[in-house]
Amino acid sequence: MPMNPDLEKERQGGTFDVEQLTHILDGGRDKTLKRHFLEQEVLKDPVFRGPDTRFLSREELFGELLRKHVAVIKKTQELSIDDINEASTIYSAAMNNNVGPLTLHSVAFVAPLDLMADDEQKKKWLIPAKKYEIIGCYAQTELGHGSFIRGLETRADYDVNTQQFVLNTPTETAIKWWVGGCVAVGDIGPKFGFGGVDNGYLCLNNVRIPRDNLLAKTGKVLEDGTYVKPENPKVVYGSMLGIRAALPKVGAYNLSKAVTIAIRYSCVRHQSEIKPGCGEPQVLDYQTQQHKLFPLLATAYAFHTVGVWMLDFHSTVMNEINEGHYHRLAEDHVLAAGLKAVINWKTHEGIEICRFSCGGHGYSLASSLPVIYVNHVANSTAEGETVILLLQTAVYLMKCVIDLEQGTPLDPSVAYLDQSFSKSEQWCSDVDMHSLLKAIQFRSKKFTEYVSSFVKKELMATGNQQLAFNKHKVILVECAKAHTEAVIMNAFVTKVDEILQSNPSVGKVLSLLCQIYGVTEILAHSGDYIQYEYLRKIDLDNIQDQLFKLYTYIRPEAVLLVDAFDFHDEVLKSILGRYDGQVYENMFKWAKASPFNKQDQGTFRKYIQQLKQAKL
Ligand SMILES: CCCCC/C=C\C/C=C\C/C=C\C/C=C\C/C=C/C(=O)SCCNC(=O)CCNC(=O)[C@H](O)C(C)(C)COP(=O)(O)OP(=O)(O)OC[C@H]1O[C@@H](n2cnc3c(N)ncnc32)[C@H](O)[C@@H]1OP(=O)(O)O
Ligand SMILES: Cc1cc2nc3c(=O)[nH]c(=O)nc-3n(C[C@H](O)[C@H](O)[C@H](O)COP(=O)(O)OP(=O)(O)OC[C@H]3O[C@@H](n4cnc5c(N)ncnc54)[C@H](O)[C@@H]3O)c2cc1C
Repeated sequence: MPMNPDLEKERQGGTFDVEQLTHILDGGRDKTLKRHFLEQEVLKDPVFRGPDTRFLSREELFGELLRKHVAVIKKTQELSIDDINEASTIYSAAMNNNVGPLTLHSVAFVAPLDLMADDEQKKKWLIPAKKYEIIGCYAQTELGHGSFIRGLETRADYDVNTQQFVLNTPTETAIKWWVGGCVAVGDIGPKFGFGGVDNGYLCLNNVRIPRDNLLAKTGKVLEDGTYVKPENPKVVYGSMLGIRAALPKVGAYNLSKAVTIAIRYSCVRHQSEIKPGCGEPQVLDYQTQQHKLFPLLATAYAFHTVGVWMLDFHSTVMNEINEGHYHRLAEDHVLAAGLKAVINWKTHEGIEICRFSCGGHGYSLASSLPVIYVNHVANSTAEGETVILLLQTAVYLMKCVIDLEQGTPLDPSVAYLDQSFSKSEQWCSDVDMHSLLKAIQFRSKKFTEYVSSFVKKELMATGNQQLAFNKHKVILVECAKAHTEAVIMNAFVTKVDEILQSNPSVGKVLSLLCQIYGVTEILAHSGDYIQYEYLRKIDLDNIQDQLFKLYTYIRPEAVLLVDAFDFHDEVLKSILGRYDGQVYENMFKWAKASPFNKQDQGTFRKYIQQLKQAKL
C-alpha cells in the first residue's frame, strides 16, 4: 500500500538516524535484530493468525488468547528463549494489546518459586512450573483486603500430628479474590479490561497441604511447628517487589504505543483552517495538539529510560540478596514502589490524552487506544495501589530526614537531599536539562523537609507515628511523587548525557525531550517554586516560552521519534497508527468486516415492528 504523503514528507525531515535511536532503545543493534527476528517468527506463523480480538466477546476473547498464549509458550520453548525481554517480544507480538491468560503464572507464580523455594522445592515445583506442567497463580488478595496485607483473614493452621497446614477462608471477606489465572473455583465476573485474564475467586475449606508446601528458602516451619524466621522478614514481600520493578518499563511500553498512534494520526488528520482558503492543516500543527502530545512523547522516553534503569537496579539488588546482603532492599522497594505508582498513573492519564487527541476515531477500537487503556489502567491498582505504594516511599523519605539529622549516610538515589541548592540565576528561555534537574531535586528536598516538620510536630503531640502519618497522608503522597520525579529526571538526564557522547545527533534531540519533560514538571508545580523563592514569575514566563519554542524544534522530529519505538503494525494493531498512514481506507474496511454488519439484526425487525403495530 502506498505511503500516505503526509507521513512520507514527515520522514524526509529530522536530524537524527531513527535506526540508531531504535538500537539505543533496544540496548544495541544485536537486540534490535533479535527482536525483529522473534517478531517475524510470530507474525509469519499461521498459528498466531485468528479473529480480530476487538470483535470478540469476553468468553471468545479468553479462549482465543489462551490458544495464542499456549502457542507463544511453544514458540518460546521451540526457539529456546529464556531472556525475559525476548520472551516478552514473542508475547507482545501475539497478544494484540491484551494481557494473556497465563501471564500471572509467569510473573506471579514462577517468580516467587524462584525467589523463595529451597532447592528441594525448586526441583518439585519450579522446574515443572517453568515447563507449564503445573499452572499456578498468586492468591493473596481477598474480597475484604488487598492493600492491607496484615489484615488478610485466610488461615493456615499447622496440624503437628499430620505435619500439614489446614487452609481456611473463614469468612466471606476472606475469600481469595482477583486471583489472576485462578481456574479452581470461579471467575469474579466481567471487568473494565484484562479480559484475557480469568481473575478468580477461591474459597478454602479445610484444605490440607503438606508442611513442605511452605516455600522454605527464607522462613520455614519445623516438624514440631516451630517457625524459623527468614534472615530478613521483608524478603517475603519479594515477589511483589519483582513485578513492581518491571511495571515502570511496561508503562513506558504502553505509553510509547499510544503516543505512536496519536502522533502518526495527528500528521495524517487535516482539520479546520488556519488561514481561510489555504486548506486544512495537519492537526499536529496546532499548538494545542503539540501541547497534548509532545510532553507525552518526552514522558514515554523518560519512562523507558528509568524503566530500564529500575530493572537493572533491582536485578543487582536481588543478586546481592542471594549472597545474603540485604543493605539495598529498602531502597529497591521504595524506588520500585514510587516508580510503579507514578509511572503507571501518569501513563494511564497519558493514554487517555492520546485517545481524545484523535477525536472520534480515537474512541473506536480500530485505534486500539481503548484496548491499550483498559488493559494498562489496572496497573495503577494491581500489584500495589498507587497511594499505598507512594506512602511506602514517603515513610522512607521521612526516615531519610532523620538519617540526615543524625549524620547517617543516605542511599544514592536520595543523596541530593543532602545537597545545598543555590537560588537559581535569572532563567533565560533556554535553560538546560541539568538546571531543570537541579530545580526538580530542590523542590523534592524542600517538600520533604516541609512534610517532615508537620509529621514531627504531630509525633511530638501524639507520640504515635501511625497517627502522625495518617494526619498528613496527602502531603506525604505529594512528597513521594516529588521525589519520584527527581529520580525519573535524574535517570533521563544521565542517559541523555551518555548518548550525547556516543551519538551527538540522537543525544541532541533527546535533550530537547528531556527539557520538555523537565519544564512540564516544573510548570505543573510552579507555585512551589515561587513559594520556596527558587524561581520568580519572570523565570516561569521564560520557561513557558521555552516550552513552546521546544515544540517547534520537536515538530519536524516527532514522527521519526515515534518511528524509533519501532512497533510493527501487527504489534501496534491500530489503524490510526499504521506506519503507512493509510487510515481512512482501512477504517472503512475494518468497519465493514465487523460481525455486527454481518448478522441480520433480527432484534431490530422484531422490536421496531412492535412499535409500528402499537400505532403509538
Ligand atoms: C512471558 C513474559 C510475560 C510478560 C508480561 C508482560 C507484561 C504483563 C503486564 C502486566 C501484567 C502483570 C502484572 C500486573 C497485573 C496483575 C497482577 C497483579 C497481582 C497482584 O495484585 S498481587 C497482590 C498485590 N498486593 C499488594 O501489592 C498489596 C500491597 N500492600 C503491601 O504491600 C503491604 O500491605 C504494605 C502496604 C507494604 C504494608 O506492609 P506492612 O508489613 O503491613 O507494614 P509496613 O510497616 O508498611 O512494612 C513493613 C516493613 O516492610 C517493608 N516492606 C514493605 N513491603 C516491602 C517490599 N515489597 N519489599 C521490601 N520491603 C518491604 C517496609 O518498608 C517496612 O520496612 P521498615 O524498615 O519500615 O520496617
Ligand atoms: C486487574 C487486576 C489484577 C489483579 N490480580 C491479582 C492477583 O493475581 N493476585 C492477587 O492477590 N491480587 C490481584 N489483584 C488485586 C490487587 O492486588 C488489589 O486490588 C490491590 O492490591 C488493591 O487492594 P484493594 O483492591 O483491596 O483496594 P483497597 O486497598 O481497598 O483500596 C481502596 C481505596 O482505599 C485506599 N486505601 C487503602 N488503604 C489505605 C491506607 N492505608 N491509606 C490511605 N488510603 C488507603 C486506596 O488508596 C484506595 O483508594 C488484582 C487487581 C486487579 C485490578
